[in-house]
Amino acid sequence: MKLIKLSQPHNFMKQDLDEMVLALGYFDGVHIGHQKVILKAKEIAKNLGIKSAVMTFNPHPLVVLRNQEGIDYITPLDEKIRLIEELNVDLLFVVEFTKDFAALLPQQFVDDYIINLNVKHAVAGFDFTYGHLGKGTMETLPFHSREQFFHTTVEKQTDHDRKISSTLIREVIRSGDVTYANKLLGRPHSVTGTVVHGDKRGRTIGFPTANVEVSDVYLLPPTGVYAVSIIVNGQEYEGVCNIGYKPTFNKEKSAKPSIEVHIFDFQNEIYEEKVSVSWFKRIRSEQKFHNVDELISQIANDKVAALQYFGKKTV
Ligand SMILES: Cc1cc2nc3c(=O)[nH]c(=O)nc-3n(C[C@H](O)[C@H](O)[C@H](O)COP(=O)(O)O)c2cc1C
Ligand SMILES: Nc1ncnc2c1ncn2[C@@H]1O[C@H](COP(=O)(O)OP(=O)(O)O)[C@@H](O)[C@H]1O
Repeated sequence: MKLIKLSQPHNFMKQDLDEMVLALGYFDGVHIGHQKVILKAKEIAKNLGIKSAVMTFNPHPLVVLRNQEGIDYITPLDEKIRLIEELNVDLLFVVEFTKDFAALLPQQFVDDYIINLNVKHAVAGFDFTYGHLGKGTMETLPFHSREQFFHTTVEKQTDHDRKISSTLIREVIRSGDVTYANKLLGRPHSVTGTVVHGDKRGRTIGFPTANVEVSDVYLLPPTGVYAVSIIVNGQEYEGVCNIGYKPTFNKEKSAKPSIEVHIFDFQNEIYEEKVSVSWFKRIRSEQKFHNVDELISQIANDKVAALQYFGKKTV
């Protein structure tokens, strides 16, 4: 996949690029609704015998237009790029979302970011908007197209009558129902980070834990214990994870929760390794225990619960 970063103004002209079918969207989460849009573009491209492309925007419009700092991404940009690449599209445009870009009139957006990129067919979801104040919609697209390209609108995808959207999935992850979030994403929700040193207490209580430090932009499930998998050095292991503040030991809440994974059937030293943690099922809330022995026996129960979730015999 070829990656092209665009910022306003860009100077691509039609003749600089091959003809293509373009899927447009913000695509945070690359969920099953997004996948449908991207796969539709691929299908049309295949039928026409031309390139398939995706256009996405970064950062989130709210960061730029409402100066929101704390926007949490289901998939930060590098993760989004990786997932789109896995869908085997030929080309990905990442458009820098700036105030200048947001100020483009709908016709200017269509001229510069669709027609001038040699797009022959545009695909987007039913509620895609473009141009200043999102005034351009899938209804106005034929008028702005100057008959230079066709378009396909992907209808609303729902689950239990609710629109499958990044907003819904954020809500579901925040509620802790990672199992349902995974269904809507079409894959497990994951975070990628680095194994850092902790208090070295884990090994003394019989449950060493890899402390995974992730970038602040990730949307994390709420504090608590989860059945997880973790990819270390390209290999996937199952485990049980606590996200939280370890109130049994810590009087003060740290600035951000720690993510600690006890990996099953694993003994290696993995400090500084890059790992990805996937959330499968919430087991319980984090608790403050009266003593370490109570914590240890609860962690043993958590381990059984996670093993049972993964379908392993526990006796
Ligand atoms: C499955 C699991 C569940 C945990 N649950 C709690 C909990 O409810 N309350 C708590 O204070 N700490 C909990 N912990 C965190 C432990 O206190 C922590 O792993 C231990 O202190 C080791 O920390 P260290 O890796 O920094 O050495 C849990 C850890 C694991 C692996
Ligand atoms: N089964 C395991 N699960 C997680 N980490 C393990 C495991 N076995 C060994 N380790 C290693 O031990 C470290 C965790 O030990 P721990 O005493 O909890 O130390 P720390 O407080 O630094 O996390 C991990 O970062 C990893 O390098």
